[in-house]
Amino acid sequence: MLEGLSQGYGTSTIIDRLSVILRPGITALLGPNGAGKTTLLRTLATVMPPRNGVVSLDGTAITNERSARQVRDQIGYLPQDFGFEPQMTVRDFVTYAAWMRGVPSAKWRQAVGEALEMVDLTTEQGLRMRRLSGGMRRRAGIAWAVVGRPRLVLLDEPTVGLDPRQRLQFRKIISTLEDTVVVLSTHLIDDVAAVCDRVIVMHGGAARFDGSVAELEALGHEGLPGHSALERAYMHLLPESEQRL
Ligand SMILES: Nc1ncnc2c1ncn2[C@@H]1O[C@H](COP(=O)(O)OP(=O)(O)OP(=O)(O)O)[C@@H](O)[C@H]1O
Repeated sequence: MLEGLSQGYGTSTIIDRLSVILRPGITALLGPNGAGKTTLLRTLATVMPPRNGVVSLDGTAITNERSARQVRDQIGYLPQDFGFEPQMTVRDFVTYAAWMRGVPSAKWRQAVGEALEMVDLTTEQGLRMRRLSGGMRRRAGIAWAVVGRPRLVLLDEPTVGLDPRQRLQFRKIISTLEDTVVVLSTHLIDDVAAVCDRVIVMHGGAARFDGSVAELEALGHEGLPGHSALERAYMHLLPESEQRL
């Protein structure tokens, strides 16, 4: 839950008093480059302490490093450019995440096996990370984020660089997480339409829209640029000066 969250860098304010209650299901963050999607995900992931306002998870307000440490086990965060040790095998990479998330060692085997199966990398688990294609690497990243079944899964542009089949695979994986609070940022409106229960459109530090895909779609009207109702609705939410191509 976010209550009056403000966030920024130096003297610039990127998020201005944002309040959102996140629920189980898949929420997409949409918005132009620089809207603050990554900044919001990093704040939710407890990588950046809020400048103002409250971030809480299951009733625990994250006010300092101590409370952040208490909730981190329940958060799976996949940054857009996630790092890994190239020599690590896929299995070791995901096991490392299980260890970091506080999964007891006796449960690693099962938790890692489940995560690898979910992303269809069971056969490739012995391969070194450096040998994976971009799509396989991203699936390994998703396994990293979901291993141990954290309550909150945060994915920053998880479908960037995936080919159409891999994007369909991603949608299949993500739709199995309906009991988890999943927040993902994306520029791909097709992905939003296919898998997201809720959309938050960010612009100018605020949520310009927060609702279902159908509600967003209803905002699109003829006369705006776009090849689908969702694209037109997205354009409708931008300031007038940005609505023309
Ligand atoms: N470490 C940083 N220091 C200073 N400014 C930053 C930093 N990281 C991001 N910013 C600025 O904050 C603003 C929001 O960036 P952010 O990456 O959160 O946007 P975004 O919505 O994720 O963009 P994109 O769609 O391009 O990924 C941008 O103006 C960016 O230049």
